[in-house]
Amino acid sequence: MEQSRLKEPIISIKNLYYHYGQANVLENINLDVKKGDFLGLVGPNGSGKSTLIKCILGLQQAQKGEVLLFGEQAAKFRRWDKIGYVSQKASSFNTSFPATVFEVVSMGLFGKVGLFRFLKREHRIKVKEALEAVGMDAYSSRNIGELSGGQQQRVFIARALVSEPELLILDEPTVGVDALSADTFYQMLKDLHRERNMTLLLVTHDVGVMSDYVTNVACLNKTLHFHGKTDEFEKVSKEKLSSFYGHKVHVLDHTH
Ligand SMILES: Nc1ncnc2c1ncn2[C@@H]1O[C@H](COP(=O)(O)OP(=O)(O)OP(=O)(O)O)[C@@H](O)[C@H]1O
Repeated sequence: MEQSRLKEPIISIKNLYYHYGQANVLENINLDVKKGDFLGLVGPNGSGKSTLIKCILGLQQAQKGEVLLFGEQAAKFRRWDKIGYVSQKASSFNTSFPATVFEVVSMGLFGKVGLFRFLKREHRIKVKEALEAVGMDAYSSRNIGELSGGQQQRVFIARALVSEPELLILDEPTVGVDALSADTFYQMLKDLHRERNMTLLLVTHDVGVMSDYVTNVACLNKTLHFHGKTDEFEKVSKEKLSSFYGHKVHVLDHTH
């Protein structure tokens, strides 16, 4: 019994369909994310990535099919401490809010300890460790509004990390971040994945760059056009990729 639970996927999506009114957005999605996977979910604008994430997080109910989180139906799932979620920065947080980096990360512990001024020593240590993990420890007492977009995004990841989730979901975390910073950012995710054996689901437009970092790739455009290991993805021809995207795609090689 325990053995079979260990092998259970962290996310299991079966035969999922979603439509807004008459518009079919997701069709026949079948996808498993296993413990320790670092999955890159890619697709053009409007391909259904955010809708799929909302279905995974139980924020939207698919009309057909099912999503299991840690073996439980997403709609009934309550162990949110097991999941960290970082949405696109702009929509997730008002950065003019007068809070320090330390306080923002402490908010990730709210569910456990109430207001951050009552944090115990052990919780302060957790906040410090989360900030170290994203390379932002030195900015602890700075106001969140004073940081660059990329730095703020790191802080939001620390906020998601502080409760030590087993699964971290990131929805386009590098939007508005320059290419060089995005690269360092992906490297940081790769390190987190390796050092903490964390399961990661990264939604991104960066089809070329992300394949240097992830272990698995899922290409979505209403339905899944590809789902497999990164090395299999790299063998997919550029023509096939371009037809899926509806325009030419430049897949960068490792020398870039
Ligand atoms: N609340 C809504 N009501 C009606 N249609 C919607 C709604 N939200 C999204 N859509 C439509 O569903 C489709 C998929 O949207 P979704 O946001 O899931 O795509 P996406 O892949 O995340 O896009 P992007 O990369 O641009 O963020 C789009 O055609 C969009 O216009």
